[in-house]
Amino acid sequence: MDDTIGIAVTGASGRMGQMLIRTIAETKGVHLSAAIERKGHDWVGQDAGQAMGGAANGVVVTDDAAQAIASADVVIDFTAPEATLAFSALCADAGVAHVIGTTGMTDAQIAELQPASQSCAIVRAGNMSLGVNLLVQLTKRVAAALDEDFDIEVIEAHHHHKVDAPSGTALMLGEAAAEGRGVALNDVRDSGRDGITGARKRGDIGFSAIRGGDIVGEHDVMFAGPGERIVLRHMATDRVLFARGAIRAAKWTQGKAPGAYDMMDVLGLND
Ligand SMILES: NC(=O)c1ccc[n+]([C@@H]2O[C@H](COP(=O)([O-])OP(=O)(O)OC[C@H]3O[C@@H](n4cnc5c(N)ncnc54)[C@H](O)[C@@H]3O)[C@@H](O)[C@H]2O)c1
Ligand SMILES: O=C(O)C1=N[C@H](C(=O)O)CCC1
Repeated sequence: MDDTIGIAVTGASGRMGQMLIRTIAETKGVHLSAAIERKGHDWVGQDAGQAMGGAANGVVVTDDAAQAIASADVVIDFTAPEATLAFSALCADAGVAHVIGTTGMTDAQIAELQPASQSCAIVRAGNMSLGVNLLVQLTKRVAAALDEDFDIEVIEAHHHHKVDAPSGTALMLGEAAAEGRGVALNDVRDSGRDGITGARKRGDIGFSAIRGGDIVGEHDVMFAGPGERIVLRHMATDRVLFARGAIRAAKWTQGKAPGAYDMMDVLGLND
């Protein structure tokens, strides 16, 4: 009987799912209680360790998410928006904490998570790394210190498989910049420029997305002013940092009251 924290990983075969399974095995105080994949996936029924090309780890990949979640202490979920909403309902029913790394959720989908946060602790963040969460705070401070003579641009780069843009991290940085300026991001957001766009509007926050190769995740926040530019940068070189952050969040949820939390809460970075 393992009395460490039991973590169920959704999207077990995904880039983050596999990284989480490996990192959980190396982390004290936690164990993999379930590896979940969608119905029809060829990993279902196989040992998760062997499906990943390594040694057996004794956890058979399941498509019975309800049962796997009900017997876990916490769920770590890096999948896709519709899947995350379905897992959220199951976590709420079971009263099991839900750590969400999935990005690309619309405002309406994020609002749909709210009822579940009455029944379980939810930690959701577009980026689980300490470095990015520090960068979010720096961005807010710099934006608050500069006026609209400085144009703010968020530039991000990711691998060619990524399906959403701007990245969840870019949106966190854009939100922080808008908050620093005292405006709503939705009022000043400028993404996807193409063609005769007209001159840049003063006060807008621009987003540009590069997709290519195996780039893990890179983010610049540029403050371009008259005669000078400030650039704040984060470069992720290994997905393990997202997995470590998510496992730290999973541990943090134990004993927490139901509610909606983020990595600032987990890392104790709220000002
Ligand atoms: N917050 C962070 O720190 C962070 C870091 C890395 C990735 N991400 C996000 O995590 C998500 C996954 O990234 P990835 O690179 O691992 O993607 P991936 O495509 O490699 O894996 C996605 C997994 O989700 C599963 N899945 C997809 N749709 C599903 C559905 N409808 N039902 C059940 N399972 C479903 C797939 O089978 C797969 O196993 C993305 O949204 C990505 O942006 C967040
Ligand atoms: O690989 C991805 O996909 C990543 N997604 C997150 C985002 O959208 O910001 C974090 C970085 C990696």
